[in-house]
Amino acid sequence: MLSQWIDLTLAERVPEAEGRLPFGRYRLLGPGILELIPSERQAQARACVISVGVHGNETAPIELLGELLSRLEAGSLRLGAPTLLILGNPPAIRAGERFLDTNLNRLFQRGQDRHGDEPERARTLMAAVDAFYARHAGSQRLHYDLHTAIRDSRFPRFAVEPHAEHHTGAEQWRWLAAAGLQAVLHQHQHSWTFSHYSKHYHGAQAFTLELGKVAPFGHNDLVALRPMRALLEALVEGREPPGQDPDALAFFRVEHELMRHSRDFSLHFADDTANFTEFAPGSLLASDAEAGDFRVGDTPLAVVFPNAKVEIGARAALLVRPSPVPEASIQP
Ligand SMILES: O=C(O)CCC(=O)N[C@@H](CCC(=O)O)C(=O)O
Ligand SMILES: [Zn+2]
Repeated sequence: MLSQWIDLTLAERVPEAEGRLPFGRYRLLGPGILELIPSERQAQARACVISVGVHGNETAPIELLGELLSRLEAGSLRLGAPTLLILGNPPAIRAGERFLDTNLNRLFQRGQDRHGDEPERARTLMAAVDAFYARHAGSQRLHYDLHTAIRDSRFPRFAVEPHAEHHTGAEQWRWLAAAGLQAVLHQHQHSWTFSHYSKHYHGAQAFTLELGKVAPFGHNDLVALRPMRALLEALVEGREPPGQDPDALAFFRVEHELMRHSRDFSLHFADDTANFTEFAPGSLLASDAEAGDFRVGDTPLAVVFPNAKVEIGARAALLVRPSPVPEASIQP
């Protein structure tokens, strides 16, 4: 059943609640929430959360997870780490939409009491993550939330490092470089995304990973994601993933979050502007009936995730600057 879990969930059919695997077993914890339990846990194993489909139109990570599940079921992968697998927003995936009512990836905050399907789903997923990490107290925690971006990008595969009090382990940069990521974007403030939730509340090594551009099922380049698959495979097997010099990564830091404050909001550059496109000092980037104009200051800024059509009160773009390789990842 494991390899059919995604299809059955999306078809709104209830998969078997429990079953055996060649090297362990699985347990269904709710719609789109599955735990893998190894029969023999490896010494290096982390408690891993892998989530996909938090945005319903971002299909490459769902297909990537499907490949991983088939290999686990066939026994070509030896399950060695406790792993929680999450299909974030099944109704949105069925509809092929980013979200149905509101952006699920802004709702992962304890005490969030909004009404509606997506706020309810966020509460369910937060509770599932809390319970999983509690069951594996004492283990190192990890959460990779896999996405794809709406636009082209100067760096097609990049990590967003949520802001939190906890430091990112130097090994993460080496693993992400070997997994084919090209850039890392450090968040300067709390953002209430799913990866931020695991880092902020649980001290997990957690990232949002952007793995190319949004495309419908069947139109993704999974070959470009083979190195990423190798990283996920090492994690679920509980072995040390391959590493590479973090110099291969370009590091950026968010300088400013451009918010949409009013109905009358516009961005002054083309809709298809690629992520990490740089704008010179003085460039007019946005106009908002409430907040006024936003211009680049004395130093150039690059734009990431621009979207003038977000809900009022939501983030319309991140404005970023190159930053040095983090100290902790420099090898003596
Ligand atoms: O391409 C876009 O505009 C959005 C892609 C996407 O869904 N990105 C995530 C990033 C989450 C983070 O900031 O960690 C999102 O917007 O939720
Ligand atoms: Zn996304």
